[in-house]
Amino acid sequence: MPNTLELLPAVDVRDGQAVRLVHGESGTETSYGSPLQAALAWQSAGAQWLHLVDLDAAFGTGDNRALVAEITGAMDIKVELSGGIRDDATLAAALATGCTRVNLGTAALETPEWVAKVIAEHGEKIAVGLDVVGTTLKGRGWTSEGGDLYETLARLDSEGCARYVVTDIGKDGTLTGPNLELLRNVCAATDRPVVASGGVSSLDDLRALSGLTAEGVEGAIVGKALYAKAFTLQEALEVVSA
Ligand SMILES: O=C(O)c1ccccc1NCC(=O)[C@H](O)[C@H](O)COP(=O)(O)O
Repeated sequence: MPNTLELLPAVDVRDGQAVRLVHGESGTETSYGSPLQAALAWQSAGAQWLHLVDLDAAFGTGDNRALVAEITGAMDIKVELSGGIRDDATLAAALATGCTRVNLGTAALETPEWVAKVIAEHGEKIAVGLDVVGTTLKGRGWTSEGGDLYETLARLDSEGCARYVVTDIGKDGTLTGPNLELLRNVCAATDRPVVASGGVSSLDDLRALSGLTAEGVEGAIVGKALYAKAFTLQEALEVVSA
């Protein structure tokens, strides 16, 4: 596992626009313009990864698949695709973009047999998003209940899941810092790498997450802090490589 924290700037797409939500709630959007321009800006600033979310597909309010494919195709960097990937057709469309990996959420809770099958077929190309309130998982754009975090983690581990993207929904889009305790607990419960998501607000938060790489935190998704200009991506990259 690398010692340097990977940074994944986020581009969340709703109705063709780059947006940020608060607690992942539909209707709380702040718009930041063209998602392609945002993705290109993170790439130019030195990002090695892009975390690209189709929020309409996640919420079931349509999709931005053509735009997501266009953005992914325009990137020279690694892309993690998330949002609404729940069956063979949506997985095939996501993988056909040339993305590095996909992040499955709801499907891991509602169609576990299908997820076990695609983990076996695609290995490292599949991550599972564990989106929680307390230790209760949420699916369908974070609106439906999906069982216990640690039971699901044990099941996915036994099925060979390669990595997890862990989000404390209460922190997401709030600029209140990541839930370090949750991340430590998840790392203690699995030997798979963990990507931390939600709440990063400062360079000190990134220093704190860097301090968890030995425990298993491989990367951090950063959204609102970059759009709100709490720090630049270059500053963030310097901090994690120090
Ligand atoms: O990733 C999803 O599928 C998703 C579904 C529904 C609502 C939100 C979703 N993702 C949001 C993100 O991945 C955020 O970009 C990320 O947690 C960054 O959060 P923050 O740094 O707090 O803005």
